[in-house]
Amino acid sequence: MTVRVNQPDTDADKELKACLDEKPIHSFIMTAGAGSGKTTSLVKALAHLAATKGPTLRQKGQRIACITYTEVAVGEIWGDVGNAPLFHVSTIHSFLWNIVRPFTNDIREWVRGRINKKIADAKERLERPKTQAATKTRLEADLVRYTEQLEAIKSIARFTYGIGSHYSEGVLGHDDILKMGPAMITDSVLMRRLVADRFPYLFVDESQDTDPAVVDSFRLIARDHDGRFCLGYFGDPMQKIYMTGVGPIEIEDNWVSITKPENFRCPRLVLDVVNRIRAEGDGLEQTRGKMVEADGQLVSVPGSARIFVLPADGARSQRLQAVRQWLSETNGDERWRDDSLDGGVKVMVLVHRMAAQNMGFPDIYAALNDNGSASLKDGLLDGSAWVLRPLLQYVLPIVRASHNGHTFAVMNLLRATAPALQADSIKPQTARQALDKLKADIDDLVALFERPNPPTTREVLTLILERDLYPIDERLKSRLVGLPLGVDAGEGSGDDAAVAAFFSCPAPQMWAYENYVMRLSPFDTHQGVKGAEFSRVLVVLDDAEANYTLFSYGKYFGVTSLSATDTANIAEGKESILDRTRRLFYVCCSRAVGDLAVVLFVPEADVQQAATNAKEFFRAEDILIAADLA
Ligand SMILES: Nc1ncnc2c1ncn2[C@@H]1O[C@H](COP(=O)(O)OP(=O)(O)OP(=O)(O)O)[C@@H](O)[C@H]1O
Repeated sequence: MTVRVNQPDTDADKELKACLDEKPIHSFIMTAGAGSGKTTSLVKALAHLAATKGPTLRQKGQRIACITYTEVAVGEIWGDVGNAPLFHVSTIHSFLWNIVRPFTNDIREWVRGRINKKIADAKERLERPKTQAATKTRLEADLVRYTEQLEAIKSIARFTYGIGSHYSEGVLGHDDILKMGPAMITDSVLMRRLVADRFPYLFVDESQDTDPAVVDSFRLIARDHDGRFCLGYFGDPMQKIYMTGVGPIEIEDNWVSITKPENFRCPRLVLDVVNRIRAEGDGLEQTRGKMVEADGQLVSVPGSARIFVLPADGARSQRLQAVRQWLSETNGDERWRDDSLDGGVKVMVLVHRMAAQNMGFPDIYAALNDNGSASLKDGLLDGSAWVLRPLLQYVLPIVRASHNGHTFAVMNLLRATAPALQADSIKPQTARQALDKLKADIDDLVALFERPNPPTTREVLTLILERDLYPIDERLKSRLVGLPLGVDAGEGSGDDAAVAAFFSCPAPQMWAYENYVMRLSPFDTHQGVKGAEFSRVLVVLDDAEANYTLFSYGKYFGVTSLSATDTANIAEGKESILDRTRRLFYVCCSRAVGDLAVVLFVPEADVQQAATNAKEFFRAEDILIAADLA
């Protein structure tokens, strides 16, 4: 076990331990603000259970499950708990798949239901008078394929979980698992018993971003197995950053509610800002702040927290440089000037479009964000969207490896994915030919990327589909084969408009997009910084490139008028643009372990007003305008 577990126990940690020691056991929710040590409490709870219940659990073949949001977070928790086999640490997808995978017939039934639903939807769209002729042709082709799928799934001996859905071959995709897992748990008493038997303790970190269907299904397990199953959520509704997340979790009568009042991460001045941002939300105010030991005493660290209100003009980059220069001189800290990737400053852009613009994938961003469903939008932010996966997981790695002459890596990728090289299709007598063909195909793929006029993503995907280089997801296949370009988004066509726009994007923009999702840039966005902390944080707020319907800093800082919809949402107590903007702002500002600098770009005419309104969050002496930087 590493450092997290060695942090001193807080009152909340003691309360949680007491809750875990109780017999019969109870479920609980730990809700607390940023930097309060929720993940630390989770890791300590795991260690406590290992010490107190480990031998009994092992004897019964039971394990403690811990679900967290990303593979990176999974790795961190594994690091903390020392990879002990008593724990099952995973993302929600692998947890759900792990549970349902042995139930082939139930999976088959679920898949059958899905296909039937698609058939019903396609028929309904075919009957609409406004459906275009080209879309009808595709829908008819889809119906034929769905019928074939219904036939094919009858003989699948074992379903697998793959990159994208391929029902005919028994492959379920990422999104299927997230729908099927909760559905099977909800529909089956047996499945609920199985989870409670195998994992009497089930903890979920970052619970605010968990899918509501998952939360509901886990609640049923807790109800059925009260007293012998402990469900534990660790989260903060104010840090919900995915549109699809549940936010606050409703507590049941017999669950224990635990909170942590402290913030251990942010220095005093940063904590003041963080508390003021939150004051307008749920009003939670955190105490303590970061402390260090000096002469055997714990002393508070002041840190710094400033806002620079600057004109949103053509000189934004130079203005940002000037801010860094000023901070470097005023704080006596050279590293504020270092803008290299591993430099000391974390630059957070709250608006992804700005990152997309700066990093070189504006069309891909606009295509999927402006037209896509909530899940496509979320998938764009972390690379999990089904339209992106073949390019990210196959095309880019293989083109890169081939271009660099890494034959071994190319072969490995082909072996893992090329349908022609899978065990059930390869025959010794034709293996050589199959390999030669694949080699020629990959050369063509590389040549496509090197063409002077860049290929579109559609051209690239069509090549891999036609040459059968990779098992293209059904949804993508259907659109590649039949989607007319420039589909009418108003047709109620799901993600058709987003995919059509994506198909006309230049494929080389995917290189820039890959850098973005792999965080190979000093720029980062709120999703990327979830759960993390940095010494110097520079938060850039810029509405000029923002998606106005979701976030607006102009509105948040009181210089842009609210729309009629905004006012209506606020009046009805619905989630408003101000709530979403506040949460993003909160997540970003609360990452600072040392210095926080916020740069707010607004139209020149609004600078004074925005600077005045910033007093709501920052001390007057910490609010600066362009003249202060000269
Ligand atoms: N009891 C403690 N005493 C001192 N420092 C602590 C304690 N608990 C946590 N910390 C430190 O506080 C910081 C935040 O902890 P952690 O990441 O667990 O918080 P969190 O609540 O999960 O944060 P967030 O919600 O912002 O992602 C870390 O640097 C951690 O080492």
